[in-house]
Amino acid sequence: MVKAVVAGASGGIGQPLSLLLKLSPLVSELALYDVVNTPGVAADLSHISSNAKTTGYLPPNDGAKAAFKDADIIVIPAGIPRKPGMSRDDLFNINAGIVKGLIEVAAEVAPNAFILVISNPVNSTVPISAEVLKSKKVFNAQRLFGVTTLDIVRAETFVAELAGKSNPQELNVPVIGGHSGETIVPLFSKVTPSVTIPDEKYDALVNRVQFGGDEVVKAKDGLGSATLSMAYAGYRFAEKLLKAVAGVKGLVEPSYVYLPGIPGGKEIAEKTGVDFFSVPVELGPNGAEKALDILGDITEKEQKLLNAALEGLKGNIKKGVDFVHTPPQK
Ligand SMILES: NC(=O)C1=CN([C@@H]2O[C@H](COP(=O)(O)OP(=O)(O)OC[C@H]3O[C@@H](n4cnc5c(N)ncnc54)[C@H](O)[C@@H]3O)[C@@H](O)[C@H]2O)C=CC1
Ligand SMILES: O=C([O-])CC(=O)C(=O)O
Repeated sequence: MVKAVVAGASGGIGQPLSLLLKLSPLVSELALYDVVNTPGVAADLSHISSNAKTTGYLPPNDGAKAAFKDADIIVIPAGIPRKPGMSRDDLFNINAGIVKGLIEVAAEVAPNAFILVISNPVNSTVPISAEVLKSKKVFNAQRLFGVTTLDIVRAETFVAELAGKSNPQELNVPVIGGHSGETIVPLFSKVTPSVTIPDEKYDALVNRVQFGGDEVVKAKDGLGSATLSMAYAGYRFAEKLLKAVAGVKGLVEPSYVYLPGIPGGKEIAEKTGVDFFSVPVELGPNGAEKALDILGDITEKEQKLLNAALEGLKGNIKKGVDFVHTPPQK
């Protein structure tokens, strides 16, 4: 019996993500929370003849608490998306407060839930989430995930295109670091089965993975950012986690996590100098069972990308942590 919650369920990501979760045999109860439209989205999905009992909640009458109560997994795509010309960090002023509020509710009524944060800027919203959970004394790093799966999905797609592979999903393309521009670090030297990226195509491929989000923002021309590919990516991560929790072994996916709280993570935090970082994570009944160090033997070019990523990440992390500890302006 798994209760899943989507917070931001009426949005561009929220609706298709809720559809995928409604179809999952792993989910028995699906609670949809948003500030608008959830009764309609829930009524619509509830007519699908799959297992999950689907309900919608709005803010009145403590709707968030009712939606989140005793959840096993809470997926958060709530908040505003980018328009052309904006960076993910430009979303901070609005989305930081939204995520903080939702995590406060989760801490109170579902302190053991796995929490998957999609809302941008992920580099900062995950530190915000950790700090809120710490302040409520219910933080378990093994249960908090920043969803960076879309970077992996894009990398698989673009590498397969370049290498002439017909099925991108047969490729494993590790992408580490954070989730914005230069903080995204694809490790093409570690692709399995291995591929050869011609030297003259390397920079453009890295750039496409790092700025794939901008490609979609530009194409949508003011109407938002990636939603359908993100719903797929969010579902892919959630499904892997739920399978691992149910006992399936050997499931690994990169995620942006609090390294010092995860077995194997402390060493990576010491090496990189950052506490929040995306690395391949072995999933299991407790969530993130192990952070895998794949930083050894990376190429010189990858080391340069990593150095640039770490610079950017430090500021993003500090901004998130400070946000939780700075008293609101009067
Ligand atoms: N992690 C990743 O790889 C990706 C993250 N994103 C991020 O996901 C977020 C959502 O994107 P979209 O779905 O396209 O935006 P959207 O605007 O279509 O949907 C967001 C939803 O959040 C709801 N919302 C706002 N405040 C809320 C609150 N306090 N509680 C509950 N719901 C609330 C809105 O009513 C809306 O339905 C954005 O911040 C975007 O940047 C988008 C793509 C990829
Ligand atoms: O680009 C954006 O703002 C949305 C996002 O995170 C992505 O598509 O990777």
